[in-house]
Amino acid sequence: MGETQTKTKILSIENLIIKFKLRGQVLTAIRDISLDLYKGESLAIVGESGSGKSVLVKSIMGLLDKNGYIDQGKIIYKDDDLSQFKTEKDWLKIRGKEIAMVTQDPMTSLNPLKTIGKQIEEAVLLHQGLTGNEAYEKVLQLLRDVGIYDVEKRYKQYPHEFSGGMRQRIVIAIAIACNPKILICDEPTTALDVTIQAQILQLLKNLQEKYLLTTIYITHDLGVVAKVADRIAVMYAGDIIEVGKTDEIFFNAQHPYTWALISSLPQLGVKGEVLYSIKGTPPNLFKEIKGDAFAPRNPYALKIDYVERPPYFKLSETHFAKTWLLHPSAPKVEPPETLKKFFEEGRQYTNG
Ligand SMILES: Nc1ncnc2c1ncn2[C@@H]1O[C@H](COP(=O)(O)OP(=O)(O)OP(=O)(O)O)[C@@H](O)[C@H]1O
Repeated sequence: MGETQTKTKILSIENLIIKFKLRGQVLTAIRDISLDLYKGESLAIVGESGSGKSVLVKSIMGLLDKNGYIDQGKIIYKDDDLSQFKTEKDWLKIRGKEIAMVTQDPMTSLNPLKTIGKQIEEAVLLHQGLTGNEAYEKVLQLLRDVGIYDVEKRYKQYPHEFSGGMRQRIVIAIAIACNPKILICDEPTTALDVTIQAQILQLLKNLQEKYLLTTIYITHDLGVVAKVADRIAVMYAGDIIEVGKTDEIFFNAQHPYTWALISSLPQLGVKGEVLYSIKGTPPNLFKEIKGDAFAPRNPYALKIDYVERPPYFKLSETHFAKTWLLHPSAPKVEPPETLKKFFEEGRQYTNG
């Protein structure tokens, strides 16, 4: 669990609201999110299915579905506000070159009819203006960088000749081919078995250093990000309800929803038993949400939770949580006992 290396902002999301039109109705998928990304860091965005992780990162790359739109807010990258981009031509300046993405299923991003060498080369040619032999050499270098051996032979092979883990390495090679500044990894290891998962995460970590990348991981699995993230943003119903350094989230979480996420980690449960689970379902995003979106599922909900949306309460320079439980006049609420023990042990470990 590393430290955030530098504090230079590379991307700033300001009060972003994203909506979708669907059969005459409007769904609000991102509900006023602000988030800064710092150069060189690795940020994980965690939350259950439907919380808005994919929509958020798609908006950064201009890949929102046709029925989706930015209703309000800004996405500042360098001198541009990406939320104002209207055409594909605008996005081609950014997509791939500045911000690249690795998705969960490499088979959908690879063309089954082309050799992997050609596919990586296309990315190199598109963005780097290298000539024939230089481009070929660059592809071989990229293959080596992502841990593929026997590169001249592998260059000529087709996607189906590779295992799932190897295909994911190729997709990563394509993503870094244009030297992007930001790499978004959308559930990069979900489709892989545990050993391969660990290898791919380690590879991404190594590449981050070698290529000076800033990375965003999106995942529903808090366990995966513990090993790779400097910071974690927890999403619930289109909002970031808690954000902090990895240690702050793991060992000093303040939002009951984050408690539930941590409780479901396999290393915490007693043989599959969930320590603290939350009943109910997330809110209907077609309806206007009053107060705290988590209130109906929160066993510690206060009256105000049903009336007013909580602001961020500051816990440290890097740790913020949106829950009224942190208001000075709220009753003191402790996390469930086993979780408290886990926090205490974790804090000792991180301090020592
Ligand atoms: N094209 C669309 N039209 C209507 N609603 C959409 C569209 N795309 C996403 N949504 C809605 O936006 C919300 C956020 O979806 P999103 O895919 O970002 O969730 P997620 O956290 O990435 O979930 P998952 O882990 O399942 O991918 C969901 O309620 C989803 O149904």
